[in-house]
Amino acid sequence: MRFELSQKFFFDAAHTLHREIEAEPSRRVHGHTYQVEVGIVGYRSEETGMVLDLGFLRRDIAVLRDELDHRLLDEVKELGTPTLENICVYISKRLPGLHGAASLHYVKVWRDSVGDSCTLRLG
Ligand SMILES: Nc1nc2c(c(=O)[nH]1)N=C([C@H](O)[C@H](O)COP(=O)(O)OP(=O)(O)OP(=O)(O)O)CN2
Ligand SMILES: [Zn+2]
Repeated sequence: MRFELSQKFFFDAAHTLHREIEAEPSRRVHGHTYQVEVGIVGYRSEETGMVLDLGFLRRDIAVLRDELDHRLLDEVKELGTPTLENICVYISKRLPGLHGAASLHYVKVWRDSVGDSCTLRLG
């Protein structure tokens, strides 16, 4: 049996974005609350009854969250242009070595205030 588990978190951050439309407000430094959900898949250990103790995932998330929360995303190394797409990629690269039989399945980033979202599916 293959299981899917998920964990949500959020971070608050500022950014600028150069766009062809709605250009002026996006170009100025402004902030968003970014909601994130990461999904993992894997097989349950008979010994523990778990695919992965979610405490390990939350520990890894806490490290990467600190790299994004209350930051100017334009300045975060290796993120690139601070779009939803690039934030998904960044988060996926920060959660590479999940423990045991689990692997990263998807990263979803969304902003309730704007009503948009982006999902990166892996594997
Ligand atoms: N493919 C993508 N398209 C767009 C992205 C993106 O990440 N990927 N991002 C944006 C804007 O950031 C988004 O629309 C929000 O617009 P913004 O000017 O940043 O803020 P708003 O004033 O619209 O939202 P508030 O949070 O209400 O201030 C566009 N396209
Ligand atoms: Zn924005």
